[in-house]
Amino acid sequence: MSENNKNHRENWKKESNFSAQHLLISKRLIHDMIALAKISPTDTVLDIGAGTGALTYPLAEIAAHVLAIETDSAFIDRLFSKMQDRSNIRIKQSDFLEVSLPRSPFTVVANIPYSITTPILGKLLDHPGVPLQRAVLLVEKGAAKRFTAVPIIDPRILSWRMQYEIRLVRTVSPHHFAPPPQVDSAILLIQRREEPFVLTQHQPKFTSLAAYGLRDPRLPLFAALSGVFTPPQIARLVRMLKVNQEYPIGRLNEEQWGTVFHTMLQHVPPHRWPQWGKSSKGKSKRRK
Ligand SMILES: C[S@@+](CC[C@H](N)C(=O)[O-])C[C@H]1O[C@@H](n2cnc3c(N)ncnc32)[C@H](O)[C@@H]1O
Repeated sequence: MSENNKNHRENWKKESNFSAQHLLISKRLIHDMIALAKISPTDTVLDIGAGTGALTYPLAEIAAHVLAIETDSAFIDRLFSKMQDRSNIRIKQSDFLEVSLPRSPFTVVANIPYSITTPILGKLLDHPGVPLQRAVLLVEKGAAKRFTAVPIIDPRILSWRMQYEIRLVRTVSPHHFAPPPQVDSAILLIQRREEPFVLTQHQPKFTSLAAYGLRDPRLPLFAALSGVFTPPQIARLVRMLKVNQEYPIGRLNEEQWGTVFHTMLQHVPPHRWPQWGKSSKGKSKRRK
């Protein structure tokens, strides 16, 4: 056991009362998740909610470093006892939402606690400066459908999908876990786009535009964007998007949103851009 791990073990003796500890018992599923993650021997991998290490130990056989994060003291003890001389595993007893993420590129492979799925994704995906390369996650099937839905009507999920491709790989039935959960699960694959639709440094501006534009996803484009673009600009924009002015803004895909955003950056003066915090209420500065 490394000194670092010993210290963590001693420093974190608080008990947790997290429920929903549905442990993975399917070797096939573990194998498939790790294969999807395309881990190379130089990679750092995070296992969020490591439990008793169903993913942690197989990951450590391939990756350079594995950081296993777990809140439950009993599981922490079992993780340490199974660790033996594996020096490339670091076990951390902590709430994942409180840990500092690696500053260099990393991958996540995890059967996460479903009760905090959106906060976990938010921590990984809200700030594209976080160097997440790929994540293979077991999530509740309903959540997987929400993150991959078409059309995209949730501005936060749209912002994630401008940077990351998010795919529901397949449904996973409850019998892959002990105890079995009451819901179906799904493998969610999150892959950083080689060419994101929005550059990292522009992401906050895009998030404001998305929140403003999607304040009512049923609005036709001309109405949804009338506070940002002039009527002639909207006429040109819809030609570029290959839709008409009546097209509901909530039906635009990621690429079309990229076009809307870059048109705004190029042709609309900054004081007309929707501003974070005002956008969702439709309070962005409007043209007179
Ligand atoms: C669905 S179980 C998965 C366990 C293990 N990875 C497996 O597949 O067998 C989720 C795990 O997350 C842990 N957990 C719950 N909330 C957590 C949090 N905020 N941060 C880190 N781990 C958490 C639970 O104690 C539980 O062990």
